[in-house]
Amino acid sequence: MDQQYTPLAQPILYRILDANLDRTREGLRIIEEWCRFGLNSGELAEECKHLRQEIARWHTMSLRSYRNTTDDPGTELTHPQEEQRSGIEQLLQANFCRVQEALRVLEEYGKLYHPEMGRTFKQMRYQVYTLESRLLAHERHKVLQNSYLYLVTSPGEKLFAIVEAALQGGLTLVQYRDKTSNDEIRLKTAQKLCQLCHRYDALFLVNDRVDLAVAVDADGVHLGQDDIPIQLARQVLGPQRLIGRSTHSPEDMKRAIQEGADYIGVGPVYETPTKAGKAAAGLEYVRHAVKNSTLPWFAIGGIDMNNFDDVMATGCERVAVVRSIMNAEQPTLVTQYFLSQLHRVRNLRTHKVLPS
Ligand SMILES: Cc1ncc(COP(=O)(O)OP(=O)(O)O)c(N)n1
Ligand SMILES: Cc1ncsc1CCOP(=O)(O)O
Ligand SMILES: [Mg+2]
Repeated sequence: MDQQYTPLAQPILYRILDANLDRTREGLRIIEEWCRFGLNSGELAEECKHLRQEIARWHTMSLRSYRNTTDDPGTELTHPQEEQRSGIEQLLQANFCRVQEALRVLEEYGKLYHPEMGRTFKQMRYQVYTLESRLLAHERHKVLQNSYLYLVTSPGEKLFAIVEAALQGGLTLVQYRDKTSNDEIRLKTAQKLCQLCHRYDALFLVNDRVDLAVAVDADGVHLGQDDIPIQLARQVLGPQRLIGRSTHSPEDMKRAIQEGADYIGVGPVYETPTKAGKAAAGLEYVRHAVKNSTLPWFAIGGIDMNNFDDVMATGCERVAVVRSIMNAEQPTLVTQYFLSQLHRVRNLRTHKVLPS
């Protein structure tokens, strides 16, 4: 590729290009490692590798020869945020940001170097945006797949403390449900809960409200049978966010699957004061879900430690609760108890000690 370039003696330009070619490759490598080892996604890892190889083609010896690390004041500059990351999400976000910025630099300065360079890096920047979306979606689905306990919150003074205690117990899926507060409070609460959940690498979804979910950059929304159609929510939320749908009957389930829900709620299993006046769908419907749901699903409604075994005896493997955790004196312990029981039953089924 070297011989096609105008041999401009422009050390400054060359150093800018060299530094940003390095930056993009390093950032992509960090993302690639997560795709490969964290997500087990050969496809996404391959895409990162392909991008790195394309960048390497431009990173010629003549550009590298202009590197002057000892005189580069930039090597000393580190933002405090770079020294501390709160979780994998933040680490990936920071590196995507770094890659996208560096690609933009390569696009603009590249135009002064070779006409093809500007075009190539512009295209690559869009490819990286798409990669980021796909990776985020993949990540969310993976956490969802591995979540067996779902906490649906209820308002209260101790809301944040309880949610944090449950997260400390290993909870990975939280839904903000608040039927009474005004929107100002809902927005502030959702923002705070979202940050809290993400600090623990847990998913955060909003009940009913697609607008709030977008406003706080939540991982998704939970919609009831009377809420907006999934297709419409999908248009607003995009393909990378999760959409859950409540179902109360085999027909609801069939429709939710056809409409593209990512998971479903199955219930109410028992009548519950949390949803007073709503008739129970019962264990029969849970058994139907065991046999027929092609999506991850959560039994919900009146589930507590006393009836947990009856629910699990149907073959169910995921549950969602409100009061069992929100009203618990020790939410961490209750969360750990549910999670360990859910894990134990899955293990027994895998080893055929219990029927699956
Ligand atoms: C996981 C889960 N399943 C079901 C519901 C109930 O949703 P919906 O029927 O819309 O009722 P409200 O929660 O809005 O009162 C849920 N929230 N989560
Ligand atoms: C939101 C919802 N949807 C069906 S039942 C239910 C409430 C479950 O609450 P609890 O776990 O306290 O019975
Ligand atoms: Mg609802």
